[in-house]
Amino acid sequence: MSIAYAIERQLAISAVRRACLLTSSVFNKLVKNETLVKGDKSPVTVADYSAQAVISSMLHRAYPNDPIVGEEDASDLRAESGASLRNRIVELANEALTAELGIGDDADWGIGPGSEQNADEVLDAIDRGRYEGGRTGRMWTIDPIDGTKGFLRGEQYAVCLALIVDAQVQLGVLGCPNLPIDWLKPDGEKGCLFVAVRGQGAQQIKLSGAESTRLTMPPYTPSTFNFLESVEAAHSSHSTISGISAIMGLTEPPIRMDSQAKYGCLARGDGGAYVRMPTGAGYKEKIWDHATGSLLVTESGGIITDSRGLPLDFGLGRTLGENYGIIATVKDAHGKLLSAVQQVVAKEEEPLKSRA
Ligand SMILES: Nc1ncnc2c1ncn2[C@@H]1O[C@H](COP(=O)(O)OS(=O)(=O)O)[C@@H](OP(=O)(O)O)[C@H]1O
Ligand SMILES: [Mg+2]
Ligand SMILES: [Mg+2]
Ligand SMILES: [Mg+2]
Repeated sequence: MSIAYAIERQLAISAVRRACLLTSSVFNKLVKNETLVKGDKSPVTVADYSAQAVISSMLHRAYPNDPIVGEEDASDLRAESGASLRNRIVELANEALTAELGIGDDADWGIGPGSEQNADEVLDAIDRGRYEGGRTGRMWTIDPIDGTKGFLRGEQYAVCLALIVDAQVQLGVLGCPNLPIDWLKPDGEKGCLFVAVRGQGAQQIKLSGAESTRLTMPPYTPSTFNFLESVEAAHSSHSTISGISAIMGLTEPPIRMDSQAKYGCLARGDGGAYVRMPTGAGYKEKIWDHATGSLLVTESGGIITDSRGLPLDFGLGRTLGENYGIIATVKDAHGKLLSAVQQVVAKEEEPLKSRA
């Protein structure tokens, strides 16, 4: 009997690994004019674009009919003003696609020496990420660099890829080049891949090779329980998390970290919970920011819901729609955490209600 999604899993690991090598090497060479500011004021670098091109090209060669929901699109690069960025992105994507890695599971996906693409092919690969998403069928979602601000600071970021089938995440791979393999050895080897397949568990694999460990969240222990939270206070409310911590009687300070690396750290027990609470009305979470992480949570013994206790809905398009906030933790802590979150939210809403 064949194992479900075995080929997709191998392909996803291979694509994320190549994209990670690209992003790590770009970081060391990144120059100021290689970053753009998008319409929503967020940064995007040559590494984001070229990593999306690499992953999208590899997916397309293996599964030409699978649609892709990717964070980036190539419109700014097609303009005449984008020429120098475009050339750099084509060069970087080709370097990553043609590199010989020599790692066991990097099978032949039609890439390697001689598989260069021209500029149009690279831009088209980026633009294949424009799919609108939806409730039925297979689709991949790519966040080529999650935590671009963390990447630019030389801190945590993640290359994220997930396969969604009929609105359920079936496979997820997260590459975290700057994350220590062992949280307790911050100066030790860095570079982790986190991999989950629905019903098959979650693993951490070294970015440098094949060595893998199975991930299981530790049980809820109030004396050591801590939160993983965003670095950017504009992305997730820090004060809400300190309120939740007080209600639960916790004493450990939160760990602040950019990107879905938080989900990897949750799955392996470096932190007890990942809570993300909106800071302003109107922002809708994107599916590529949570698809891989949500499967890592459930496959390592956790539960993930929004702040009302509802499951995350990956079938509504490019965003999570009306899902409000993210609450992810080990099974035996989820009920307590959700109740604390709801108490804090009710308290935060009191002054607004009395003013109305
Ligand atoms: N206003 C607002 N609210 C919530 N989330 C937002 C907001 N603006 C952006 N984003 C998304 O945050 C993604 C980075 O999330 P992080 O958890 O890494 O945040 S943080 O940078 O650690 O603070 C970031 O992902 P990347 O763009 O891939 O870096 C965005 O998709
Ligand atoms: Mg971005
Ligand atoms: Mg992101
Ligand atoms: Mg991104």
